[in-house]
Formats: sequence, structure tokens, C-alpha cells
Amino acid sequence: MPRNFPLEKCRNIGIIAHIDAGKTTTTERILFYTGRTYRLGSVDEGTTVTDWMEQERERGITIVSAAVTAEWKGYQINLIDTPGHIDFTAEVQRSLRVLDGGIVVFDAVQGVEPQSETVWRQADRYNVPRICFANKMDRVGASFERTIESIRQRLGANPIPMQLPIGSEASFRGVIDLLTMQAIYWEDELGREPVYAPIPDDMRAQAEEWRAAIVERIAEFEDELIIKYLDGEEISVEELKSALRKAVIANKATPVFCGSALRNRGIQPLLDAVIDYLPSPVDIPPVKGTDPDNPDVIIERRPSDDEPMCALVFKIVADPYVGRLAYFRVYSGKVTQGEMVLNSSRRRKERIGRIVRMYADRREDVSEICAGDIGAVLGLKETFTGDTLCDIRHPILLESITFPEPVISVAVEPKTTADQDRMAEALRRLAEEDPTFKVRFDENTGQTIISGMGELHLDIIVDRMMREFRVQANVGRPRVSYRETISRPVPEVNYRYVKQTGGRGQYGHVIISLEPLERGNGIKFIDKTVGGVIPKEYIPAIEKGILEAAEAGVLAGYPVTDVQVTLLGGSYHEVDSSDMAFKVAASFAFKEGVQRGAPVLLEPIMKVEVLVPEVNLGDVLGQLNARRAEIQGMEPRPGGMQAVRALVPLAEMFGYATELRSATQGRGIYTMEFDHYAPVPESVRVKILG
Ligand SMILES: Nc1nc2c(ncn2[C@@H]2O[C@H](COP(=O)(O)OP(=O)(O)OP(=O)(O)O)[C@@H](O)[C@H]2O)c(=O)[nH]1
Repeated sequence: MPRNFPLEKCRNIGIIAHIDAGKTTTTERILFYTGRTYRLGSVDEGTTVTDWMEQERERGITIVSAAVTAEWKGYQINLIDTPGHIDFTAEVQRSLRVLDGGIVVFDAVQGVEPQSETVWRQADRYNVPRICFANKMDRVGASFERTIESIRQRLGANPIPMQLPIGSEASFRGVIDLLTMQAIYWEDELGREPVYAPIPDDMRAQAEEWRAAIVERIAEFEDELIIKYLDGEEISVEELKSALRKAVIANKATPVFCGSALRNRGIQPLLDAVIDYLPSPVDIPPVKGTDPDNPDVIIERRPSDDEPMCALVFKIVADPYVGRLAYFRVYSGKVTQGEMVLNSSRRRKERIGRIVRMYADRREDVSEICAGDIGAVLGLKETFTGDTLCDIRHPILLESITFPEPVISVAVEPKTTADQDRMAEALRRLAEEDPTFKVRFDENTGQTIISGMGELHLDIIVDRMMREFRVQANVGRPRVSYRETISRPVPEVNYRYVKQTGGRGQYGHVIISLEPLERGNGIKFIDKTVGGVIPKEYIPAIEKGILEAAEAGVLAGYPVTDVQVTLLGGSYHEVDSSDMAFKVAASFAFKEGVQRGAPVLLEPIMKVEVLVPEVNLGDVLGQLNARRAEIQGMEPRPGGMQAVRALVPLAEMFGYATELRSATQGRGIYTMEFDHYAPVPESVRVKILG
């Protein structure tokens, strides 16, 4: 089957923005103008296409990134929705991993806000080329120039204004395209057909001045153009676009556009810009992976249909209509319906079931998804977020998506026994969709503990549990999710599990070593046994025993993390050995190892940024110090404000919002993001462990 669109005409993009900048409205307008939505929804009425989950509508927050396919001027655009709330940075990260370019939406009244800074830095980390959209130009106090200035100053980016707004606030009518020097107006209510016209006389001088400035800056990206420029020769629009496209893809520049999504102004030129400046899958470097059997062998795959297939699963969704959907991006080759593939992350073969492509208003069955494209598959039971799917004959393991560890927990208790079963099922399903949400059972208290990235994150999960799965439950107070780890290596733990109770016995014997790992590595298991001292079939049970034992540590039952476990040897019995026996042996060996490895308690440390009026700086610093903060830096911000960056233990952040508000008469604001786990100081440890 031939591809519908050549690879160069595909764009995988995400709309990146912090909460309330207008991401949902912009996405919705894009879907409308690309012709797939039948009516314009409105966030405020709660009818948008991408926000299909009930409480998303109620809260007006986009939580789940859905991938939607649209078409614009002969190009295919896959829109990957990204959430804006800081609690969901894992969602942002997983989308950033599979998209090739982004539209960053700013509120033109607010400019760059602390949370836009966070998502911008994440996009930097993944090298995602970006264009910017200054939205809400119709609002009182909107300023295109100020927004650009804040992009330059606060983000340290190289913004290039591509337009000038015509009219401002309520009279915002259109834009001037500075490359083609045309005015673009939107006259009808829905802004369906932009009208191109000459630049108004009173703006000509300003437009010429702005154009001259950007032409020089764009020409600087290319030697040939700068020579032309210095010789006073005319540089064509095509030449400028091509030079700017290269600079955007190399992350050297960010073109900035403006408009009002709500008033349907400025969206079509933004779509043109997606095509003109954001990369296609062929413009980005080939994907890299490793040989699943040998992490030292690097394998590269080009984005071509003729290469062996490899794809990354970036999202699992329990779709209320069709069932468990796994969204994937194909990096090379084709994913074909009915084919057996290898899930190299889990060393398991799976058959590709129905493949669907999502449009705004429908889903369509397709027989294959080609390199560079995004689709969703039904029926993969053992595949999870971050897994690699590949050709069985050409195994490759792509780097998995790393998720931060959940930092906050609450206890949930079902109200009735009927709720008990429903709750277990609901939590299992929700945890499957969301890798930053964890469920565990605390044997000591008999409580079910759920953990996530922040209070809002857990609120939403509890809300879904009650609403979608109709579970009645009591919810406890949020608590910090501590971790346990070892602080010194344990070269050998020798554990033999033998039970002889008449008939068939139990025999499992393992020798393992434990080593502390850097923070953020979780539990790593390596099998170094040779010559079949333990038959291969028992190895997965050993790994499972270790992972299960790691769920509750030896100090206070918190999960154990950042430990490398190496299986060095052991022995087996022809008759008495079983998966069960090896699992038990491994689990006891691990617990003994942790005991001997000088275990320590770890606590989540948050990266906090506080924006505070100069006059209150002293008080706020005092409060932070009392909360065990490590101040990292301070910078002046416009409007007599100071930005304070600090690392603060999460345990100390409860109640901070109220304290900050009262110290600053409500003017101070802060954002908080998980940074790392660190050992708890002795004095605090005594308090926690008693
Ligand atoms: N005046 C004005 N309001 C806008 C514009 N675009 C969006 N809004 C409003 O701003 C609010 C937030 O818009 P959303 O589209 O929900 O923003 P979002 O970034 O998707 O926010 P979350 O989904 O909550 O992350 C809504 O009340 C919109 O109606 C605009 O161009 N002008």
C-alpha cells in the first residue's frame, strides 16, 4: 500500500503551553480549520474534541495527551496533545519524546510565566524545534512586543517576530505578514477565510522597519544570504524561509506569530508556519537504540519504510468505546495489522491487532502505519508505555521513556466490600494508563496507598475512580512518599530456600550482589550466571521476586530504589525447583542484602521557584530557610519582583501556599517540580522512623 503522504509532508507536533494560555482552544481551532471537526467547540462550554474526559471538561484541564491526525494544504499533521499543569510533567515529557516540533502558546497579556519556563526547558532537553504563538491578542493589556521580549529575556531564546498585529485588544483585527508584506484580516465570525490585503498606510513605516530587522537576522544564519544582504541585493521570501527553517530545526531561532484563538484569528498562518518551519521526520537525526542482548551495541534506524520496523509505545489509554489502546510512533519500517512483532522491552512476542488512526471526529481502521507516523493499536495486552516494538528478525531496544518517581501518597479505603473489588480493578486500570501513578498495599496498616506527582494529580485520579468506576472511598491526607536505598555495596548474599514437607519439596538457591546506583535509576537486575547453574526458565521468577521484595523496604516499608542487583550464581534441584521457590529465594536474598547494605531513607526534593515582591524578599527567604530550603539563586523580574530559585524537601512544602500568600498580601506565587531524591538528615529521620 503506498503512503498517503510522502515523509517530507508529515509533521508530528505538539502544542506546548502552561495552563490557561489557550492550548485547548488553539488545538480545537486547528482541528476546525483542517476540516475535521464539524462545529467549533468551546472550552468554556465544555465541548472540545480533545478533552473527552468528563472531569477534564469540568476542570478545563487537558490531562491526557491524545494524538489526532489532521491535514493542511497537502500535509499530514499529527497533533500530540500535551498537558500544561506542572503535576503532569511526565505527560509532557512522553509527548516531547515522540514529537518532532512544537507550537508554544503564550498568553500575550502575561508573557512568559514560571510554568511556561518549565515546559520550555523540557523542550530544550529533548531538542524540540519550536515556533511560538502569542495568543489572546484581543485581551486588555495584550502586547506582542512585550511577549517577544519576555521570550528573549526569560527563556534566553532567539525569538524572531514574523508578524505585526493590526489593532489591539478589542480592536485586534488581523496581522501583517512581515515576509510577504501583506495584511491578513479575518472578517467573518468563524474566521474561516482569511482576507489578504495591502498593509494599512499608517503601519507601513513600522512594518518596513521590523522587516528590515528580521531579514538581517535571518540572513545571518547563512553565509550566502549575508553576503547578498551586505551587497544590498534583494533576498527572496523563499530564500528567507529556507534559511529560517534550517535555523529553527537546528534550534537556533524561534519564529513568533500572534493571534486570538478564541476570536478565530491567526490560526491559518500558524498552520502555514508549522509546514514552513517545523521539521518532518526526515529532518531529524535517525533514531538510536541498542541490541536487546548487548547494551553496548548501538543500532541506528533511518525513517524509511524499507528499514526493519521499530516503534515506541508512548501512551496506553483505556478507551471507553474500543478498549485498551496503545499509541505508538513508528521510527522505521511499517507496523502492519495481523503481524507478529517483538516487544523487545519485555522480550515477548505480540500480534498487532486492529490499527486505528484518530481524527478529531472519528477513528478510522487502517491496515498499516508507516515510518514517521503515529497510530494506535488495539489488543496488545502485555505492552506498556515506553516499550519498543520491533521486527522479530531485527531486534532493537529504543531508550525507554523515563518517568519521575511519584512523590506524594494518600491512603484510600473502600467504603463497602463491594467497593473493595471495584477499587482494586479501577486502580489497576488507572495505573496502567499512567506510569507516574503507583498503587501499593501496606501490609502493616492494611491500607491501599496510591502515589503520584502532586496533590492535583492524585485528586484527579481519585475523582476518576469515583466517577468512572463508581467506587466509594475514604481518602486520607496526602503524605510524602519516602524511599529506601542502600549506602554501601554488598558483594555477596547467598540464600538457599529449601522446604521438605513430604511429597515434592521446594528448592531455590541464589547468590546475588547489591550495589548502590545513582539517584533515579530504580532497581536494575542483571543475570551474570553461566553454564546453566540456574536454568534460564527460572531467571524471570528471580527478577520478579526481587522487584516484589523492593516494593517494601526494611526501614519503614517504603519502596527500595536505586539498587543494582546482579545474579552471580546459585543451584537448582531437578525435581523440587520451581518458579515459586526461586522467587521466594530471590526475595529473601534481596531483603537480607538491603539489611546488610546500610539502608538509608530518601526524601523527594523539589525545585521551587517563588516570585515575590522586592519588599517581601527578606520574609520569604526567612520562611524558606525555616523549611530546610537550599537557595540556588535570585534574579530581578519586571514589576519590582524577585524570582527565588530553591531546592526544598517536599515534606516541608505542605501549607506553603498559605504562608506565602500572607507574607506577600497575595502577590507572591510559586511553582514546584520534583527534582531528585536525597537522604533524609538524621534529625528528621528520627522523627519519621520514631
Ligand atoms: N480573550 C481570549 N481568551 C482566550 C483565548 N484563547 C483562549 N482563551 C480563554 O482562555 C481560557 C483557557 O483556554 P484553554 O484553551 O482552556 O487553555 P489551555 O492552555 O488549554 O488550558 P488547560 O487545558 O487548562 O491546560 C479559556 O477560558 C478560553 O476561553 C483568546 O485568544 N482570547
